[in-house]
Amino acid sequence: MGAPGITGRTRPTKTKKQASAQKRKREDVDTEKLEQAVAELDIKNGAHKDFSDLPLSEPTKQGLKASHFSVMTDIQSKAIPLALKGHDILGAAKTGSGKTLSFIIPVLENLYRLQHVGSDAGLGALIISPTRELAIQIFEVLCKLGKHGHMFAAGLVIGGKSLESERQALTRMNILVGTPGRILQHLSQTVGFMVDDLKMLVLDEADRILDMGFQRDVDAIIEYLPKERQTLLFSATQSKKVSDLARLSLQDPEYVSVHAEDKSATPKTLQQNYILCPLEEKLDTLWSFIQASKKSKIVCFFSSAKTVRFVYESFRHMQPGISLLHLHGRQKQGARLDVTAKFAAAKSACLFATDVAARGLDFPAVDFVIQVDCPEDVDTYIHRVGRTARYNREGRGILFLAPSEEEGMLQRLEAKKVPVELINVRQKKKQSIKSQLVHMLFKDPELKYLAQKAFVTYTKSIYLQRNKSIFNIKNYDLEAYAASLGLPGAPKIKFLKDDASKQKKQQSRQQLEVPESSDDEADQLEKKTAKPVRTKYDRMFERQNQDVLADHYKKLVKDDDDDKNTRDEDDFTGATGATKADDDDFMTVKRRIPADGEEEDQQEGQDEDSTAPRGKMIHLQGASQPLIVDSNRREKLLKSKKKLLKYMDKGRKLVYDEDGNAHEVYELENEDDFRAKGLPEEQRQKFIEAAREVVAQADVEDKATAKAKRKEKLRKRKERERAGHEVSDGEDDEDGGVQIPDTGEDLLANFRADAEYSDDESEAEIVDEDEGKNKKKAKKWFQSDSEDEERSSKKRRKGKKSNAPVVQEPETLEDMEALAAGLLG
Ligand SMILES: Nc1ncnc2c1ncn2[C@@H]1O[C@H](COP(=O)(O)OP(=O)(O)OP(=O)(O)O)[C@@H](O)[C@H]1O
Repeated sequence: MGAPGITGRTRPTKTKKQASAQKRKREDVDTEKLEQAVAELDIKNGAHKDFSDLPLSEPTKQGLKASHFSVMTDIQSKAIPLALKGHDILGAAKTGSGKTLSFIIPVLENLYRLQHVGSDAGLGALIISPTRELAIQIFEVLCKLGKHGHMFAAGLVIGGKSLESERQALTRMNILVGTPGRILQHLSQTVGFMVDDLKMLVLDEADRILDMGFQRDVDAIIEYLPKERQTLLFSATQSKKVSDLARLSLQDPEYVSVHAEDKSATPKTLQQNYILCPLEEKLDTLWSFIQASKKSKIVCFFSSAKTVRFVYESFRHMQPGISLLHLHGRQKQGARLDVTAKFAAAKSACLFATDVAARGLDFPAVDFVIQVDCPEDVDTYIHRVGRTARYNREGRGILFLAPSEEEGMLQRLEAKKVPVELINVRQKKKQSIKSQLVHMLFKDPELKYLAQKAFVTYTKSIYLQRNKSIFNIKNYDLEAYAASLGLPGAPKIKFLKDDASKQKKQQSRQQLEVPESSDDEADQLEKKTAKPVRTKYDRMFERQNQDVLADHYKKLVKDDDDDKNTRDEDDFTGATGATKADDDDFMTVKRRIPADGEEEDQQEGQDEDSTAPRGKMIHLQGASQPLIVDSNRREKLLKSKKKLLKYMDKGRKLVYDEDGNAHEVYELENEDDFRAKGLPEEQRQKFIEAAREVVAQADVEDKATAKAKRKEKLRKRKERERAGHEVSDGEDDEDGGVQIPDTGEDLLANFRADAEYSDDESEAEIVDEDEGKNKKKAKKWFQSDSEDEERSSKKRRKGKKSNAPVVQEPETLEDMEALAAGLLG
């Protein structure tokens, strides 16, 4: 099979039919025999168990042998014979059951028998996948199977690469794998990319590709394709919507649903559990789980890229002892590929991902799939959990459910035949990482910003969920959730209620429904809706609602306002244009009330209509002027003691003379008296002289005191020496603390011994940095009580050991005896 990248040529002079007739002639015997065998293939009895039972070409047989595929899976044994005979197929089978080969083998075989090969033949098969990663994976399987003698030119178009280089190769492709957006881009823009003779269209993860997020692109692609073609649709959660099938113009499709009669919609080898976990305990629970499973390969799913980034960055800082990776649609293509390859190769690792990794990805030997954020529907659950227990291997799925999500989600899972069982987290083995997060966020504003973003995005996604019986924003304790992320308070989110915003809500919901797939196609969409160029600094200042950078931003805006002497909303938001974007959002982050000490006037520009003074006037006790306040909260704030002090008269300092009369600290002398004393310059000189004498006198006294102190110290030292204490020859210890003897030894040796010793224990201890004390770390999740006891007795032994004298490594028998005696003593 040829690789993409061959430079393009003009369209062939001879017709495609002539070309294929020529090829057919060349391999006459082979293809005719195959055609006959396929025509005779019995599709009803389902007796084909091995690939060798099928009439396949020699190159395909070689490819299967090289990959050690011999026995077919259920979906393969049912779908491949039908597809070889040219039927349209709607294939549904559980995750990890081998659907990829079910369409790759027919693609290779059907094109082979037609001898649809060579640059003159044009595109023969188009395989569409919802994500780039899955497209790459399919392409790899295709190359692996096809490289043993097939002559097709195959290509991969997924975006993120130069359009031009793809263009040149495209015109010569026979098989193409890609994502909808990029395929459409080429169909509409690449001259010479011919699909008139397309024989096969394959949609992997068909339900996803056919749903709303890709609807427009897929419909447009279909417009370009010939109606006479074979269409294969595969997914683990197949939709049979008539409207979809009509869109794809399927002809008498065969429904191949191999696991429809099964009790469960998920693999038998998959153990599925859920835990009840309030929102605010998610991170503690996840951290504790990871700590207890450091040798495992884990995929953790979250609902947004922001949450993935925050959890990844914060957990990384805390050094969990297992390699962490993260994957989401906002990463650059190179990084995404890198992460996928690393995780595939890793024996143990923890991958934090959005649903971009939920479908089709075939990571080997994943032990756990943790759904930290509840999936929006059961199909998403099935695809996520399907990253483990693939092809008869074992695996475990754990779903985190907030108490309010439990009933609704369980009902839906049951209705779709997904058996999940409740398990409990052993509370005493759960660690709290809240104080560590607080500390990290305090030190690192970027991390704090990420936490805020994660909070806002999560809240937003819950609010926009369609299924209110599972996701109801009122049921979550958002303050506690913010605190669990290490935030000092929940960023305020304002839910707009007017009609206009409801429409926007509809739009943003649609975008949210395809959060990651749209990332895949985002490049295309972004290009379609040309936006003004925004710099890094524009983006930084857009963070105005997030505390971080907000002050600087507000100062800029305030200056602006001062200049114009106006403080209405338009001016405020218009300053960067960024807040306009916020307004366009369905939900906006409410600006926060300033903390004590912040400028009051910053608030003014933030009110919805502050062109006219609003609110009531209050007279604060001791304040020189009345103040205008527009909210009860601010009034309360102003009346607080601290504020009162700010507005109250500061008072005057007075001194009293011997007769008890009060005077100002600095009083001007009577002018006549002053003149009577002589000329001002003379008086000044006299004053300087007098001051100089006072200073000289004080100097003599200071020196005498210092000398006495030195003598006293010397005396004390000699006394100590006499008493037999070791005294250093060096400088005196000013604090009178313990002196370090200059013995020429490594002074840190003892401390090191301790440190090395405690290193053994380091896994069992975390440092509570706020309190500066070592606290015991919670035990592992699955640790039994006997293990606990063993551990504590070990500690006791070690505790005793630490009192033992530090002895140098024994070299002789005498040394050893001395050491033993010391230890016994
Ligand atoms: N006949 C076979 N013999 C041995 N291994 C197979 C066979 N068919 C597929 N596999 C292996 O099973 C694993 C899962 O296959 P595949 O990725 O095609 O599953 P899938 O059904 O497409 O899963 P998903 O629904 O998650 O996309 C792969 O590692 C693949 O190599």
